[in-house]
Order: sequence, then structure tokens, then C-alpha cells
Amino acid sequence: MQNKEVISLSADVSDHSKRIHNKGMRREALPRIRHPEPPRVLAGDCAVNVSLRLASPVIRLLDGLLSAQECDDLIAQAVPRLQRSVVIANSGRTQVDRGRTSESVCFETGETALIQRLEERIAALLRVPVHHGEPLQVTRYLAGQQYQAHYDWFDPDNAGYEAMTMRGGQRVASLVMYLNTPEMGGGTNFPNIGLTFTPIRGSALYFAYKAGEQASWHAGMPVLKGEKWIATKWLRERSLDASGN
Ligand SMILES: O=C(O)CCC(=O)C(=O)O
Ligand SMILES: [Fe+2]
Repeated sequence: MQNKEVISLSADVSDHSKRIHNKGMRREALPRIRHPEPPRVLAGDCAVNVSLRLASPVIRLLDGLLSAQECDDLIAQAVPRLQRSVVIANSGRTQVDRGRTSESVCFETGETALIQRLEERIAALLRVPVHHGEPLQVTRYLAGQQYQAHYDWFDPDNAGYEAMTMRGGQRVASLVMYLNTPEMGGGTNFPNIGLTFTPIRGSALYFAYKAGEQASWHAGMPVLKGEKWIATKWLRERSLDASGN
């Protein structure tokens, strides 16, 4: 079975439950993300082809997660609200950074009918409640813009770690959805494993990780010609909703 991944994730979950238990808090059963498995996964209202599967680090390439119309509509909803992208600094605060030169919009969970539909689709795809997802972020890179190599997980050694993880806990996976096909450049590159994914409209890159996992170091490479549009959903180990739903 494919299940080094499952075993290591279970280990995470039980460590986490122990931590909660030791603090004398209510023990909660943590839903586990399901990594999409080839050849095809039903994701609510659509079927997604899993065209690439890497066991370590956990990476999946998903074809047909969004229709062309959905990509165009999401871009249209983002255009009027774009602002310079930020990163979460070690302090836990968000700030503009020279390494991330794009513009983005952060939509509230369920903000529009389209966003709600996509969030429900992602939840079905990964079998994880909607509220384990951070608000959807839509990003536009113009020619020359990029997101230099980084980890999406929060470093437990950072001063801001507690603040960043107080609600929702650690990030455990990322879903980068490609909303267009850039004319040239703009691939998502994993330098430590020598892989670059080509953005193709409607497809998505899913990768899961644990804190400290260096293979998940990745970059949005500079766009060389045209524009690149993505929507990113970062997934947390617990619900971000104050009511715990
Ligand atoms: O632009 C890309 O290809 C990668 C984006 C990314 O790393 C992120 O949104 O966290
Ligand atoms: Fe990232």
C-alpha cells in the first residue's frame, strides 16, 4: 500500500492529540487530509484526474480542478481588488517582501458563490472541512514578478509561531490552482528535488508537508512573458473557525 505517508501523518496526529491531552484540554479527533490518488478523484461536483504522484515529498498534479469559465470568473472577481502581495514574517506579522513581487486578493471564506463552490470542491477533494482552509488568495504575477523559494509551513523556532498557529495550528498542505497558462516562465519549482511544474489553466498542484521538511522548498519562478494567475489554498491541521466547525 501507499502508506508510508499515511503512517507518518497518523504519527503527527497522535503527537498532536497527546499535546492537547497533556495540556488537559478536550481531546479532539483531527480529520486527516486525504492525498488525492490516481487515476481520478471525485471532488464534489467534479472529477479530477491525478496525472502525477510523488510519494516523498507528497506531490500531486491535478488536471481539471477548475473549468476555464471558473478560472476567468475568479480572475474577474480579483482584478478590482489586487494589492501588493505580502508574506508572513518570522514575527508573525504580514509584510511586503522583495522576494514576493506579485499582487493578490484575499477573499473571505464563502465570499462569493464561486468561491464557496470552489471551497466545497477542495474540501471534498481532500476530505477535510472547509474551515481547515485559509481564505482563498488569488495572485497575479506580471512579467518579471515571482515568489522566491520559501516554505509554506511555519517554522516552530520563529518568534511569531504561537501567534500564527493559535487558530488552526500548523499548515499541512498547499493547493496552488493555475487560473491561466502563462506565455512563458512562471513554473512552480521545487529546487531541492529538481522539479518544475508548468502552470496550465484549470490544473492544480497539491503538496503536503511537515514542519522542517526541506523537500517542500518551492518557488513561483519569474514570469518571462504574459501574466500568471493562481489561486492558493493553504490547509491547516485544525479548523480556523472560532466555533471549531
Ligand atoms: O506561484 C507559484 O507557482 C507558487 C505559489 C506559492 O508558492 C504560494 O502561493 O505559496
Ligand atoms: Fe508557497
